[in-house]
Amino acid sequence: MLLDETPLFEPALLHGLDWDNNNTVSFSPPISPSSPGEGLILRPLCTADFNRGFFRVLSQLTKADDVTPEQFIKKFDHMKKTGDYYVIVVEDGQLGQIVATATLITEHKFIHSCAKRGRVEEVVVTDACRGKQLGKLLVATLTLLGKKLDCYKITLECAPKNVAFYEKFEYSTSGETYMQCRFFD
Ligand SMILES: CC(=O)SCCNC(=O)CCNC(=O)[C@H](O)C(C)(C)COP(=O)(O)OP(=O)(O)OC[C@H]1O[C@@H](n2cnc3c(N)ncnc32)[C@H](O)[C@@H]1OP(=O)(O)O
Repeated sequence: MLLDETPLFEPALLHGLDWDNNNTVSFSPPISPSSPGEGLILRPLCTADFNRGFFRVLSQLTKADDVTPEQFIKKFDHMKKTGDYYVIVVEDGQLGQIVATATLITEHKFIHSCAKRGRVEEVVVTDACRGKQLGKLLVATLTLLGKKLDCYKITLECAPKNVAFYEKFEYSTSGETYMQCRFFD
């Protein structure tokens, strides 16, 4: 079993975002994907994050506590191979711990001239670090990334209490109803 630092996707994609000219959300104090705050690093997920508390952070959103390293590596390899998964993490470099994560998935379509649609999923900031703009940084970063990857739109599903948070990034409710058929928790 090999947990290593190989990134899920090319890190230059994050640092090549034209943050200064395209980011529409304000940050005070100013932070960015390249400078997310003192001691913090924003980067693509790697398998070594398994031992840096990646699942402890995900568990603050939903059930995510029973994955073995082998299962994690297998899923990671699948995601990397498809090239459609952009899982980003914020690491506290001093603690060597993941403190926040979010995912952008690109979905391929025949409609809209064979366009791609983006989905933002699993946005979580560990409870001790909430209120420090990290959630905002993650969503702003993935929204810009989706635009750079030529997604014609980005969608997400969230609890009613989080609607105001996503409205900051110009996400809006469209009048469509979210439906699901759930097979297990
Ligand atoms: C698509 C999905 O993944 S939906 C799932 C969302 N995740 C969760 O519910 C998991 C638990 N919650 C969290 O992890 C966090 O509270 C998050 C991700 C919702 C917000 O992250 P934080 O780092 O605490 O937010 P951050 O400090 O960046 O807040 C930014 C701004 O949003 C506001 N804000 C934060 N949370 C919320 C909220 N739930 N509703 C409305 N506004 C909010 C803040 O007041 C702040 O406003 P300002 O910029 O005007 O000062």
